[in-house]
Amino acid sequence: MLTDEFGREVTGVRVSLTDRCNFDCVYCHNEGLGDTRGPMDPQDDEMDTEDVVRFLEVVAEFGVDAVKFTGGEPMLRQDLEEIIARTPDEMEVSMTTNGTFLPGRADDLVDAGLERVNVSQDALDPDDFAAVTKSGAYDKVLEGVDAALEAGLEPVKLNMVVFEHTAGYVPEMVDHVAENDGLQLQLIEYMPELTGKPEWNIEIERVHDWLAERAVDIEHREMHDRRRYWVAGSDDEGTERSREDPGVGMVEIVDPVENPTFCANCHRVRVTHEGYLKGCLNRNDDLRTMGEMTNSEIREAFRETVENRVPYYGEYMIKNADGEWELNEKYLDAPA
Ligand SMILES: Nc1nc2c(ncn2[C@@H]2O[C@H](COP(=O)(O)OP(=O)(O)OP(=O)(O)O)[C@@H](O)[C@H]2O)c(=O)[nH]1
Ligand SMILES: C[S@@+](CC[C@H](N)C(=O)[O-])C[C@H]1O[C@@H](n2cnc3c(N)ncnc32)[C@H](O)[C@@H]1O
Ligand code: SF4
Ligand code: SF4
Repeated sequence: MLTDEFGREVTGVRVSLTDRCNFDCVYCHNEGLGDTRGPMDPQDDEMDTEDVVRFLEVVAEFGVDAVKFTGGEPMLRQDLEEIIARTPDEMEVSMTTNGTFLPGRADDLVDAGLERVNVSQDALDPDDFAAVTKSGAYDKVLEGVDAALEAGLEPVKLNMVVFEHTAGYVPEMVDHVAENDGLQLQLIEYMPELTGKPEWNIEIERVHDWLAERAVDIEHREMHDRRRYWVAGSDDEGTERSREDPGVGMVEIVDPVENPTFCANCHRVRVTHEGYLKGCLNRNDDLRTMGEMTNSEIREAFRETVENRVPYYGEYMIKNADGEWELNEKYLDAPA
């Protein structure tokens, strides 16, 4: 296992398979790469099947035991089933998707070895959904969630970005996962770093407080020190419940913004669709090429990426005397 200078072991990789997408979500950070708009056909700049598989085989040598496929929309890749089937057996395989292509493909993905799926769903009303995603595919997303459940991918995590447009929908989404077996909710704090629009931020602590008040159980996850709440639906509020009871749903909060604890517990290296390693989601100045992607080039680049990884909040960005975050000057001229 490789460990960075800050004692963070790298146990997982997040592989962006494409930056193409059939949605145009107003908040999209595209895993740190900017715009997803553009042609939907396969692009030459994407890592091919062999590159992705070779990369996974090499990092498995370093003890990496989990891969998350993401994008853009990873299901636009027609070789996704093959990539998953050829992923080293010792790796847990998960995917984050907008869900629209799961109907008709979920079974094949599971047969290939997919173990978990997160489906992005920001609202429970087609018009609200369309306003955020710029897509009318709401019904397809619901069908996608059902297809994933039927294919045995339970629990399916629904990803919801909490920001100005969606904050009001949180209570109904919490009820939705409490009332429907097999679903969990992941509330993701809106990250303004890569999208601009800081005015869309909401105070995520208020969501924590609201959930803590209603929760029948609370847990801290090792990964990123994330908090998980088990919450009863509003119809059952006030009745004695435990986390295993029907009518109780799990809600996890992902709150990376200005959160040094989150970064101190970050164990994942990212790979862009073009095959660049990336030590931190929030940075684009630390991209590292893997050259022609031979085994030795991948090995070397992966080692260097881990050696140079830096927690974003609390180290790369530090607070100045006025309490504002600013770039730590020791990284001003640092090599990537
Ligand atoms: N800044 C930052 N944001 C993250 C990180 N991990 C997840 N996020 C945010 O959470 C979003 C959803 O994460 P997912 O791709 O669904 O996966 P996950 O929740 O991290 O992982 P699992 O719980 O293993 O499914 C990401 O696209 C980011 O917006 C991280 O390491 N750093
Ligand atoms: C970039 S998308 C890629 C995978 C897939 N297209 C999807 O939407 O699930 C991965 C996740 O990032 C989340 N996300 C995108 N932009 C974000 C932002 N600015 N802040 C927080 N989360 C964001 C999305 O909601 C989604 O759950
Ligand atoms: S579906 Fe995912 S990749 Fe596509 S625009 Fe929305 S968040 Fe971005
Ligand atoms: S260092 Fe922090 S901001 Fe960067 S990827 Fe890890 S958790 Fe996210």
